Parts: sequence; C-alpha cells; structure tokens
Amino acid sequence: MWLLSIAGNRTLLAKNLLVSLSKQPIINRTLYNQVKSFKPHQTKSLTLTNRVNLSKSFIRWNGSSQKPKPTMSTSEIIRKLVQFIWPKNKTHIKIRVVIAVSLLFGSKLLNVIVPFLFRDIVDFLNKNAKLKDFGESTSDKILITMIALIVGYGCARAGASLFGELRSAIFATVAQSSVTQLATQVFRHLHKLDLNFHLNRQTGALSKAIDRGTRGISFVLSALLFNIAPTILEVAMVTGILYAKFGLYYALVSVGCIGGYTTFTFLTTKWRTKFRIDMNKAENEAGNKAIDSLINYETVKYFNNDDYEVKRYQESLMKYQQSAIKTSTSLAVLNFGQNTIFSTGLTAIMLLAGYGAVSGQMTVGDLVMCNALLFQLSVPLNFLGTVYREVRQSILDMQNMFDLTAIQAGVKEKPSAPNLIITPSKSAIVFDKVRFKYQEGADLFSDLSFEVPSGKKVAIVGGSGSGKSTIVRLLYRFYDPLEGRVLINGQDIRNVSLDSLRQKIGIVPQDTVLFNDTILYNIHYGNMKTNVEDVYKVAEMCDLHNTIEKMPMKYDTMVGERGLKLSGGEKQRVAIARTMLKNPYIFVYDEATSSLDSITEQIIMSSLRKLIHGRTSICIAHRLITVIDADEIFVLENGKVVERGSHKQLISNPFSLYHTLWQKQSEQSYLKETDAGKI
Ligand SMILES: Nc1ncnc2c1ncn2[C@@H]1O[C@H](COP(=O)(O)OP(=O)(O)OP(=O)(O)O)[C@@H](O)[C@H]1O
Ligand SMILES: N[C@@H](CCC(=O)N[C@@H](CS)C(=O)NCC(=O)O)C(=O)O
Repeated sequence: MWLLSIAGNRTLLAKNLLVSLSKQPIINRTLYNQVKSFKPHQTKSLTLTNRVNLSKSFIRWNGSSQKPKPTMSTSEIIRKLVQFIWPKNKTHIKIRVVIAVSLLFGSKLLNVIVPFLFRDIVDFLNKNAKLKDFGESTSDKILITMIALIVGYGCARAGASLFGELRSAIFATVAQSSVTQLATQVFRHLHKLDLNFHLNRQTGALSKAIDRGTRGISFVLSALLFNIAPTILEVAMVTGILYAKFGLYYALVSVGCIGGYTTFTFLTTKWRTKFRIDMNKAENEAGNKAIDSLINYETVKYFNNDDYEVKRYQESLMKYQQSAIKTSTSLAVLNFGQNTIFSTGLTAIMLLAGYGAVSGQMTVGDLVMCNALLFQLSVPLNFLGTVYREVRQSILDMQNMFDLTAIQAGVKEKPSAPNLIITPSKSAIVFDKVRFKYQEGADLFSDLSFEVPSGKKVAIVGGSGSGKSTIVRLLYRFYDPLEGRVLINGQDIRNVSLDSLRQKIGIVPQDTVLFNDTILYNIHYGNMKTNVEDVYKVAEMCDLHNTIEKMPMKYDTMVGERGLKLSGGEKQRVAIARTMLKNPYIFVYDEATSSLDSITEQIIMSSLRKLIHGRTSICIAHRLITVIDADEIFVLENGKVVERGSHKQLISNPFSLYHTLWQKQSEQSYLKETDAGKI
C-alpha cells in the first residue's frame, strides 16, 4: 500500500519539489534545471565533466605570470559558507538566519504534532464511534471535540507549511546577498587579472565558473536549511518520540531503517553519477556540434556536407540516448531500493505496534501515529540522493570558483603607488634595454631601446610578427618586461598606479571589438563623463556621423555581437572616435586605418593629425604611406630598432630596410592600380 502510494506520488512529489524549489533562491533553479537538462539541446546543465574541464582550463591559465594556490579544501569551503550565514558586522543577516532557524524548528514541531493529532482523532472516534449511544449534550460535546481535533490537525499541517514557506522567504535574502556579494568579488578579481590570463581563457568558462560557483553557494546554503537540517531534525525528533513513547525497539528500527536507507542512497548515487556525467557530456557534445554546424551554415553548403553534419550530430545524440537510458534504469534501481528499505522499516514498526495494540499496551491510534511519523519522513528522504549529488557538485563548483580568485595577476600595482605625472609637453616615452618574451624560447626583444620625444609622432614599422603590437602592450602594462624599463616622463611605469597610467594613454587597437550595444554606447564608452554632443562631435571628426544618421536607428543602432553588424571600416571608426573621446595625452594607433578605403582613410588621418597635434603619439603601420608625415620612423627587425629617421632620411638610403619595404609596397600598389586599369 505504502509502496503503491509512494510510486503514485512520485511524479507529484518531484513536481512539487521542483515547483517549490523554482520559487526559491538560485539553489532551486539549479535543481530545476538539472531535471530539465534531459533535453539534448540544452547545454547549460551542471555537470561534473564540465567542472573537470574547467579545472583543466584553470590549470592552463596558470601560465608563467600566474601563481595559483592549491585547491581549496572542503573544510575551507564550509568555513566560507559559514561566513555567509553568519557574517561579521551584518546584523540584519544574522537576524534573518535566527528567524529562519526558529521557523525551521516551528515547522518541524508542527509536523510531528500532526501524527499525534491523527492518533487522538483515531482513538477518539474509536471510543465514541456511535453518537446515538449517548445523550444529546454528550453527543454535542463529542461532535465539538471531534471537529476541534480534525480542524487542529488541518491547522497543524497548514501551519507547518506556512512556517516552512516563511523560512524560505526569509532565508532567500541571505542566499541571494551571498550570491551577489560573491559574484561581484569574483568579477572584480577577474578584471584585475592580466591580459595573459584572459588571452588563455576558454570562451565562456569564466562566466560559467562564476555562474556555477555562486549557484553552488546558494544551493548548499539552501539545501542545508531546507532539506538536510530539517530532515536530520525530524529524524531525531521522530526517533526520540518513538523511544520515549514506545521504547528502545521502535527507536532502533527507526534508526536502522534510516541509516540503511541513507547508506544505500549514497552508495547507489555515487555509482550512478557516472551515467549522469556521460549523459551531460554527450548532451554538451551534441549541443556544441549543433551550434558549430549551424554557425558554419555557409561552409556546410559550400562543401555539400549536410548529410555528414547530420550524421555527426546523430552520433552524439546516440551517445546521449545510451547514457540517458542508463541514468533512468539506475534511477529505478535507486528508487526501488529506497522504497524496499523504507517499507521494511515501516512494516517492522507496524508489526511492533500491531503486537502492542493486540496485547493492549497500545491503542489503534498509536499504530496510526507510528505509521504517520515515519511516513512523513519519506517525503524529504525521497530526494536524499539528488540533494547529496547536487551538494557534492556544488562544492566542486565552489572550489573552481574560489580557485579562480586565488589566481594572482602577473602584472601588479605596487602598494600605494603614486599617480603618473604627465602633461602634454612632458610625456616622453623611453624603452630602456627592454628584454621580453611571451613564452619559453627565444626572446622577442633582447635589448630594445628607443625614445619617443614629448609631443612628437613616431611611427613603428616592420615585418609581421616583429613585435610592434607588443611594444604597445608593454607601454600599457598588459605585460611587464623581463629586464629593462619603460619610462614615461622619466617615471618607471611599474612604479606608478595602473589607473593613472592607463588613463593617460589612448589606444586604437589592431582588432576592434565592440560591446553588443548601440553605436552611441560604444563611442560613449571612451569617456563616460562626456555628453551626447561630444559623442556627435568625435563621430563627425571620424567621418562617422553621416553614416550613422543614414542608419534607420541612427545612434541607437545595435552593433551586434563583437560589433559584427558593422563593416570593418565602421568598426574602426567607432574605435577611433571613442579613443578621441577619451582625449589622452599619449595616443597610440595600431593599424588604425587598415580597414578603410583610401578616401575615408585620408579624412580620418587628417582628423587624427589635428587631434594628436602636439601630443606624443605612436603609430604602428604596415602601409608606409600612412606614416610618411611622422617626425620619426623606427624600423623594427629581430626585436631591435634597426633604422630610424624621417621618411626622407630613410628613403634616401637605397640600402636601407625601409627603402626595400617602400619599394615593395610601391610595386604592390602599382600592380593593384594596373590590374584595376585592366578591369
Ligand atoms: N599572447 C601571446 N602569447 C604568445 N605569443 C604571442 C602573444 N602575442 C603575440 N605573440 C607572438 O609575438 C610575436 C610578436 O607579436 P606582435 O603582435 O607584437 O607582432 P606585430 O609586429 O604587431 O605583428 P603584425 O604586424 O602581424 O600585427 C608574434 O610572433 C606573435 O605570434
Ligand atoms: N529518490 C531519488 C530520486 C529523486 C528524484 O526523483 N529526483 C528528481 C530530481 S528532484 C530526478 O529527476 N532525478 C533524476 C535522477 O536522479 O537521475 C533520490 O533520492 O535521489
């Protein structure tokens, strides 16, 4: 009977749990998502495999510049959790925790009162079964008592539920404030880490780590308060009551049954977790293949590979199917085992109570009470395996997240570093015997020295991979030299605050990446303190204003992910415009006009010239034609400045590298023009 009722109630219970959890803090959504993650297209499920991958990627991040701490132990994690539940100087959180715990006791107390009332109802009805045998006034009393008992029973049930819900609502603030606090901390830390870390990151792994880690915190906190602690409390209360009222045997059967149930659940859950890992792995694989294939829609069509793509996708789906079947069958084993153990315990208690009833030591009401006390426990115990698995996963997620916060940036600011002192006329840049390499192996720069005088425009030219962009990264302190110094206005940039250094330098990078927002937002990003008129002004200077005005949404046009909805030239103009808005003392542009047609390039170059006039600027260029007006041109080869001088000086030496480069580029543009002529 009990088995049947449990089986019948399973779907309802799971549904109820999910509905109630989904109303709860993030913890509950995690569980909710987990159950929903059976669909192969969903790729956001929590998996152990993903966490293993995350850990691996963290190991990869820990390149030469990062010094990782060892993984946080479970006890350290628990200590962290306690800090969230009982934070110093946050009395309002502590008050909430105290209220939530009191409500927990209240709800569990009412919960165990319910079987007592049930017993009283049964015994009372047993005694007063036939009203006609009593006089009118007595039968009225009987009726009133019966109604009071049954209404009391209903109220106790409703009260237990009310206390439980109140506890959840009050605790939600504790869990959510922990999540917000922690996610902000980790996000800030990630922005503090250097470029090396971010270049080595796995796409999406960081946000996943924050997402899962914070969800993990919320899950564990809520699971503790909503499931684990209440269940332990209820088990203790039920066992205590059985012992106090009916004796040792009852208590032993109860402890034995719940102990066996828990051991079986933990062992079976451990065994079947691997099927879920495989299932989630296959699910992710199928999802990634589908996304990759659809992103490459054009390529698939160019090579008529539709069938091949479908086959690859289907293979992943088959893997998913196999592990999903194993997950379901092992779930059946778990559920059946749990029910068998519980039913055995319940039967044993009923046998004892039945014997007690026939031998006159107990009433029928007592038998019903024993049944109800144990039966109530079956509800939370039915999710023990799931909670156990989720808590273990959450702890791993938290470990990954805390490991992230333990990674140290290679480029660090000195404690209480002063601000960089700089004016437009005092902003000379010096590279002094700089040695640098990205990885083990040969140096990229072994002894790089040069000076960019204040207010002058210096161009750096050289072959691809000669290290031009690296010079900019060293100047901006994305990396530090292994030896030597970089000075601005005589100050070693390692000794000044990063913020003041970066505030004074404006960079138009080689590859412009925009935020997936409006054009206005992207230009305004250069200097949030400016107003819209300033944005229009710089857009006009970059010959962008008219282009934007022609767009249907004008400045509110969304640029798409990474700015992909804009043409290469438009994107570059946005990048130049926002750097103009920043209005820095030192201006660096790295192939800033490479995607522009010659007319637009000329317009922008003349705006740039006006803007940088009198400011120290470094211009990195492949096309020498764009830098002939530079005060000085440095030719970079094998990590050294091998030639320097004005365009005129350099070109006048027919044996110079610059001369050769110039000749080659002139030939290329001549060829292009002739080809164009032919067409
Ligand atoms: N983060 C990195 N890790 C390892 N190697 C790197 C990294 N960034 C650049 N490199 C290597 O360092 C060398 C110099 O790169 P850099 O980008 O400075 O060259 P560049 O002169 O600007 O090239 P281009 O003109 O093609 O843009 C290249 O060989 C490049 O592959
Ligand atoms: N009785 C089992 C299962 C409980 C259950 O039904 N869990 C729901 C989630 S709330 C589920 O769908 N589980 C799927 C699974 O464990 O594979 C246990 O203790 O874990």
